[in-house]
Amino acid sequence: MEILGLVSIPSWLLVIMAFLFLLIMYSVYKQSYFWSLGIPGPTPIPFLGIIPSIAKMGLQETDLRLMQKYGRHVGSFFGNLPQLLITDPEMIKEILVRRFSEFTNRAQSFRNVEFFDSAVNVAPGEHWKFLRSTLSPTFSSGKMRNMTPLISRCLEKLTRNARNMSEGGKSVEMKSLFGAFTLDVICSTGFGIEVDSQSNPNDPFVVNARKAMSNNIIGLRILLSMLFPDFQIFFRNIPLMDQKALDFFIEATKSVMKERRNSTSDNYKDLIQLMINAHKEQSDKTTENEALNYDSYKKRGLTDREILANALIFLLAAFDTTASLLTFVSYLLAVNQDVQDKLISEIDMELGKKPPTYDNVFKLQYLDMVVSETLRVYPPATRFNREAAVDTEVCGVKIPKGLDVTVVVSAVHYDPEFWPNPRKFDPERFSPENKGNIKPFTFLPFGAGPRNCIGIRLALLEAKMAIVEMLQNFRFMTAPETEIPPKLDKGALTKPANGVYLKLEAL
Ligand code: HEM
Repeated sequence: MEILGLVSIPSWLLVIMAFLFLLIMYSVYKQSYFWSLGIPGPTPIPFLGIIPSIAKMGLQETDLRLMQKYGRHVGSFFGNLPQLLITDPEMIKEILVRRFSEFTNRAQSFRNVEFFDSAVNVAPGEHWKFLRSTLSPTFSSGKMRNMTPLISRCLEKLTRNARNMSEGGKSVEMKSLFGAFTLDVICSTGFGIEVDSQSNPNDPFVVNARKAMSNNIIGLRILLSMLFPDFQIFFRNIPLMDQKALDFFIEATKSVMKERRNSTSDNYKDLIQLMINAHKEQSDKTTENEALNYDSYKKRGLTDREILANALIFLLAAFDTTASLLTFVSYLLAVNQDVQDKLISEIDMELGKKPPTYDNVFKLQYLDMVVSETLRVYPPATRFNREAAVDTEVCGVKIPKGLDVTVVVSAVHYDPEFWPNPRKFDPERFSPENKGNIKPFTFLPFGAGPRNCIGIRLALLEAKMAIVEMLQNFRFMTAPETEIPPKLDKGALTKPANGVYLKLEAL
């Protein structure tokens, strides 16, 4: 084609230019979303939104700067995907608790219809209600107490590995040490499978768990979802994780389920057994297509697919989060020796060399203060979200149906109005005298409301048992390689980018 008889442009180039123009117009249109609602926020970069900033300084720092600049509710774009970021405790309370019926679901943007739709963290509405009420008793204090022997066995491997790794005064990378421990714990408490991830890194269970948690495929899926939020339907079938790893776990879980169903023993205390037991009587009579309302759900047990999906989600949700918590506890104790002294004294006084158990670790007050303050300074999950089910208004902010409302945990935990001198690690904030002054909905490591973390008890139990066991045997010390403060990974999970290297001084 010729323009004014001067330049000749090939038609294929014109088609590409027209296509690019349409893409840009699509992005500009998508990114005008908050402007029309009068919600403040940064001027988005077409197609990318805040991604360049995340790539440069990480998600946590980006969120902190946004909240500092624009206030406690900010309209931001993850690519073309609008997200309302909030840190206002009043708004958080409204959304997570008071108006829960309007915000029951998680944002559906990255939802995979295939397999994970049966997982409690993904399922919407009535299906979520059924799964949550069926699975919650699995995490009761009685069930956790019964799981303690399984965790104790993993503790033996933890101390043995710690001894081997620190032999000859070598520094130990704490994330791998604790990562192996939390993987052992969830394999054993979740699937009833005993592994020693540190000593046998080639165990197929360990190899596939690590593969499942690597996020290459998640990356592609997220990329497409954030660029073209209106066209989710076309890429819903891109798997959320490595298909081979997924198949491995499906087969492994199926064989555990088969073995358990044929067994007459009632000695199994792990999550998979508890799920098999849930409404055992009715589950066999239930079809996957049963009418989707809570009353009909209530009448049945968990289907095989639901057991599979949830076993897998427990593995994914439990492993890295708890390992990060333990890594940061060890780091903070190493750089705050006075706090470590006080904690060791408490353990000496209350337990001596008695092994940690469900009944004794939850009685250690100072341990609880140290764990809480670590979760404030380094919350493993920096963000979580809810989706608006209807057009609504919360604390004067208009929220259209379908909007992803994201609670920015790290920014709430670093707000100087709620936490004076927020970067200082100070367990005294959680002392019995000071605890009462903490403003509600400003401490959110496990979320809040009916859809908070289902695994809190298990996470705190295994973390507290591991800290006690370690401090009965070692003292955490900084090493020449210790990065102070540790550089953080740029993603949504707070973990050290370069690991945390410490010396373990045998006691
Ligand atoms: C230190 C460790 C952990 C942290 C910091 C953590 C944090 C969180 C957070 C922030 C949420 C979102 C809550 C909300 O939306 O209000 C969540 C949800 C969830 N967590 Fe955890 N978690 C941890 C350990 C675990 C463990 C050990 C399990 C299970 C074995 C688990 C299973 C889940 C599940 C299934 C959900 C989704 C609940 C639902 O949608 O109903 N988490 N977690």
